[in-house]
Amino acid sequence: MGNYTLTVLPGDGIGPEIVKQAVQVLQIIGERYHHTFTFQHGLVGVAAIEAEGEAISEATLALCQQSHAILFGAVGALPTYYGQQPKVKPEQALFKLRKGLQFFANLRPVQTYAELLNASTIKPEVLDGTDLVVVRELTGGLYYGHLEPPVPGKPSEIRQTEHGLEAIDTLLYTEAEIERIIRMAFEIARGRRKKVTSVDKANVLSSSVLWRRVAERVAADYPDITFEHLLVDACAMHLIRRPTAFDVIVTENLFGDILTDEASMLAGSMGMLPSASLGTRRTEHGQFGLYEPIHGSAPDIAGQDKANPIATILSAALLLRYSLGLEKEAYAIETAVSHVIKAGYRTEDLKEEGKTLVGTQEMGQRIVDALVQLSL
Ligand SMILES: NC(=O)C1=CN([C@@H]2O[C@H](COP(=O)(O)OP(=O)(O)OC[C@H]3O[C@@H](n4cnc5c(N)ncnc54)[C@H](O)[C@@H]3O)[C@@H](O)[C@H]2O)C=CC1
Ligand SMILES: CC(C)CC(=O)C(=O)O
Ligand SMILES: [Mg+2]
Repeated sequence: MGNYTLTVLPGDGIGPEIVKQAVQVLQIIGERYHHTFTFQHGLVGVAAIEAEGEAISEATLALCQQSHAILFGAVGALPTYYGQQPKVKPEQALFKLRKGLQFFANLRPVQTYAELLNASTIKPEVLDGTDLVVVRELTGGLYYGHLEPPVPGKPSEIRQTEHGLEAIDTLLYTEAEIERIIRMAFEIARGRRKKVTSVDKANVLSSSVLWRRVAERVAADYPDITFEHLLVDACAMHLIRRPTAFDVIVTENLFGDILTDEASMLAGSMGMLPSASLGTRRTEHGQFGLYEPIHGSAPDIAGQDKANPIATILSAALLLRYSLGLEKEAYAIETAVSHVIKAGYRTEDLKEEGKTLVGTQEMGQRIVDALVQLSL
């Protein structure tokens, strides 16, 4: 019954293939639930660099600003591109979107499906019942190098010295940046199983010492929530050893990036994990947000109809839930995905004997068909 404008940024590699399937799913949702979705497409990544000279243009950013939410595929070039220290990296599109639109919180839910327990490389009895969310800080830390004058040089660069080349990256977090993400994690935990694990490297990094101090202070405001600290290296191990022990994990940008690629193996594949990036801005329908799978442009399988579109389709479900306030519709997509998995359809990343191997397009179509048959 509503009218919604969505900005669609397919990007590079498998991006266009998986986003096409998610848009198709949204169109069916529109038809079934009588909503009008207006999709406005923009260029990001390599395609934008080639056409417009930058990874995302001001015009595309403006398009995003004017919409209710953004659906993003992936950006990234072939590996050979990066060794050349290119002037413009396709990934800058993400940094501009995340920082420019102040999406400081990246929510990455990780759930196992009973039918996929055997598809993982980890023992089914370890995985069974996993249901956690990583709350990753998204606009600070190493990805946004920072130096105050008079420190010479740039915050992130490779430079020539008299002893040869050297490289620098800088990691800065303010107390306010840490506090808002920790607070968000506690609020999320209140609606879940009431446990927060804060992950840092406080035995080494000053930024982590501050992180831990702020986390302690915020935790005191939430006596109803069980709270613990873990060092990131130990957390990487515990995630595989006892994933069901986690509820909400909150951590800084780089740690969250790495831990969630690891956590994707709990669900069986990178192609299964969606994400929502949120800030404080609201639209008339909900929180303004950016929705994307956690994986990248997967150049190794691009254009071959092999990519799993489920992470992007589940990201579209998060978009409906958080940005448009359409819970019933979000749940319908999640249910349709479950049905298709139960029915035994698998893309190559989850290939298993006795299951039906399908391509990207057929997986998308099966989910659309399941949606049409749902009586919700
Ligand atoms: N949000 C984004 O746009 C991200 C972009 N990247 C960029 O993507 C490019 C490739 O990076 P990689 O390290 O190869 O990471 P990747 O996430 O693109 O791929 C890692 C592995 O997972 C597989 N994979 C990823 N998504 C899949 C899917 N939906 N279905 C089936 N298999 C899937 C790939 O085939 C590959 O073997 C790089 O340029 C990187 O910077 C990486 C991560 C996030
Ligand atoms: C491509 C990177 C900038 C980011 C990344 O790997 C991610 O957000 O998961
Ligand atoms: Mg990543």
